[in-house]
Amino acid sequence: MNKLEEVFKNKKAFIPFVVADDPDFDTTVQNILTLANNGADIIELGIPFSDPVADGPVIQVADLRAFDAGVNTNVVFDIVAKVRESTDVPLIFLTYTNIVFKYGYEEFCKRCRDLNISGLVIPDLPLEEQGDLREFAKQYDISLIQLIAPTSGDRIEKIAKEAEGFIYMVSSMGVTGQREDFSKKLSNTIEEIRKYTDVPVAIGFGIHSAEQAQALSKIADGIIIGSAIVELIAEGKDLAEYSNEIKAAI
Ligand SMILES: O=P(O)(O)OC[C@@H](O)[C@@H](O)c1c[nH]c2ccccc12
Repeated sequence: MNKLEEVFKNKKAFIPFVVADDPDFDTTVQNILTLANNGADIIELGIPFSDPVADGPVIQVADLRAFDAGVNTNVVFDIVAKVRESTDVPLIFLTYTNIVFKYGYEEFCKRCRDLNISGLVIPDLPLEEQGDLREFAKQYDISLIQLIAPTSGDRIEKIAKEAEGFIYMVSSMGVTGQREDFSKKLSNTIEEIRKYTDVPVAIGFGIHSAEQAQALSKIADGIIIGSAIVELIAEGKDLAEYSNEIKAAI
């Protein structure tokens, strides 16, 4: 079984997101270790991009802080190398096509393999355009995480059948950031996905409270939280308490 899929065996996965190099190198390393030691099952690390079209204000500002700190893709790999001195927590990257393309698809996948990065989420690279990258992802054993949105409609079957690692169910339209309510139709979409694949489904976009995490964990295999964590980081707060609270709720 794929190593990311294994994480979901017999448990609901908590998947926190942080932006690499926000606000600096050492804090990012420390934050990842804190999350890993306090309930995170997979950590999603964002490689900042200048045009993060799927991101709301909280993550956009975090990207700017990282740019101020001098982030680039090699710095992010250095952060991961440092993290790997202390933990094997499953890690995935969230970034945009241009970052990976510029680095070189093969070189990027090779470095991911060497640092035990298990998967990539690339919101601006739809399934139909993943061909070239897919070849190298396969060669270096990296899962391309597919996103399914409320508008995926007819494409759900095709996406689900190609999925590996887990499926990222985008809870709602728009950009990342906290929301108060979630559509009742989400569970129908997840049921439809399950007709076509056994790959786990994790929900992200908008989740911040333990109550929301608990409710959504009943219809999915994992919960992804980004902006709420990035906000705690912006306020200089410790992540341990929040992370444990979410993990206990799901
Ligand atoms: O921030 P939120 O609303 O908790 O959403 C998760 C999210 O941050 C993370 O998975 C993410 C960050 N940037 C993205 C871009 C597209 C899809 C997902 C993401």
